[in-house]
Amino acid sequence: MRLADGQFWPVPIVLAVSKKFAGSLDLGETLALRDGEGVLLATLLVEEQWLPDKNQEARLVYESEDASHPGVDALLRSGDVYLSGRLQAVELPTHHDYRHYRQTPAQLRDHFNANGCSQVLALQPHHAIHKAQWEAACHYAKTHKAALLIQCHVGLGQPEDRSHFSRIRCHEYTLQQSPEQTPQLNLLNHASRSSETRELLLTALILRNCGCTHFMVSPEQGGILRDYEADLGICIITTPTIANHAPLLVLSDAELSHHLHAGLPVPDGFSFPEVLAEIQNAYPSRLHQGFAIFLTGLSGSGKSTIANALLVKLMEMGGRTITLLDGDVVRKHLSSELNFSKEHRDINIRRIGFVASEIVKNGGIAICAPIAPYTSVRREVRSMVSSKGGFIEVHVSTPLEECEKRDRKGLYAKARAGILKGFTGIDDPYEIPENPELRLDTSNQTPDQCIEQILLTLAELGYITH
Ligand SMILES: Nc1ncnc2c1ncn2[C@@H]1O[C@H](COP(=O)(O)OS(=O)(=O)O)[C@@H](OP(=O)(O)O)[C@H]1O
Ligand SMILES: Nc1ncnc2c1ncn2[C@@H]1O[C@H](COP(=O)(O)OP(=O)(O)O)[C@@H](O)[C@H]1O
Repeated sequence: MRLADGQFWPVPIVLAVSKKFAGSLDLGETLALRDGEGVLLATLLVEEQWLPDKNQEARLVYESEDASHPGVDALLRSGDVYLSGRLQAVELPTHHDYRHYRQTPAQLRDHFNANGCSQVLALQPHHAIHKAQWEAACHYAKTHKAALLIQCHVGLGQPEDRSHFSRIRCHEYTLQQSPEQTPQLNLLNHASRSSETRELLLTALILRNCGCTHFMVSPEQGGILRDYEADLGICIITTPTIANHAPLLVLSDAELSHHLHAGLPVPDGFSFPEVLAEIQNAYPSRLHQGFAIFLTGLSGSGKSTIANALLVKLMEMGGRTITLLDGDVVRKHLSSELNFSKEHRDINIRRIGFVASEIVKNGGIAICAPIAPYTSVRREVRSMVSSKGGFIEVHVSTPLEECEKRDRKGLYAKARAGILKGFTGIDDPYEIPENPELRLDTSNQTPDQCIEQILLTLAELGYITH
């Protein structure tokens, strides 16, 4: 792609909005772009509306004079609409972390100019930098009298997207290995918008804008970038592949950590010890990760009994903090305004999922024991928690007849008598979990036997030793 003036430009920078919002907007209107706290960062004069097509290309649908295009309505119904136009910056986003590493491109250019650096070699690592790559960069910088810049892409600064902290610490350790080079470390907030190739091309342009003259990439990336070297205006250098390091060089930090936790050998001299320790710390083995036990089943199936007995057992084992999110207790303290409609049950389960994911994120154990009758919201909770640690779904599959026979709270009798409406299993659905980690029918086993099976499952998955 090229801009109207012929300049090479690989990725359209657009603002995605809902079709409803786009429909309420006239071209020529100005939008305020604010951060999460409402601070005005920039304004956007909306000059065009775009719809992305399946090939991730943006397709111009209409401009002001062509707003009555016959296909527009149908296309607008198909999903997000992209807006583009003149952007007026008001102020830079506020960051509380690593402020000294957050230089703008102009500040970096000034820095390199002031220090008489006519050549600047950039690295833009997705993961920690290990010895081979670092030595290659330092060697190049030394022989060509070039300055070094490590540009670190970080996410959009959402609370849950803070994975960069450990990466930055790794880079800091790496930098300490070559004090004579005084390399520059810089953070760039950047949201991936497009395919890897286009992102790589955009990265090269950003680096050029930061004053870099050379960009060191892997041989595969070099293959892509070389075709565009003239357009990019930056020289592409590839990291030499060192034979005995090659298989490990392609491991992500998380993969490398699993490799180390599994006791697999890392070749001597592959990395710096502090970097390896940091990676292991950032990606703990399952034995040190948090997890949630999510018990789901009919009223009276045995969820609370199992949850309470499991809580005590895990307390005896020690090691992690444990929180019990029992259905009844959550309803009392967290969801007291909710009823038992599908909508409210889903809200209730989402709240439990959110609290559980926070506990798991911080390395704790959350034991959840709601009925959770609907598959889709259980799936949501699974994905919410799994991104932070373990999620073990236990279907307490005690048959309805048994639960009804127990009827500890007299609710089944009330439901059968029509006094209590919308009771799960009687006149409200329970969707049976399709792939739980464990199913427990409590009609013919004791709570202790159930706990034993849960502990065995946890041990098999690697979350505890049992
Ligand atoms: N209509 C209806 N349906 C099901 N259950 C009902 C209903 N009304 C009240 N109760 C009591 O509420 C407890 C279930 O609450 P949950 O928060 O676990 O339900 S849900 O997951 O939001 O569906 C459930 O507790 P448990 O018996 O411990 O499961 C019941 O005691
Ligand atoms: N193996 C078992 N696990 C759990 N509860 C059992 C088991 N066997 C019998 N029960 C009895 O079943 C009832 C389950 O009630 P409860 O734990 O409150 O269920 P829920 O929380 O699913 O409504 C209790 O009276 C409990 O003593």
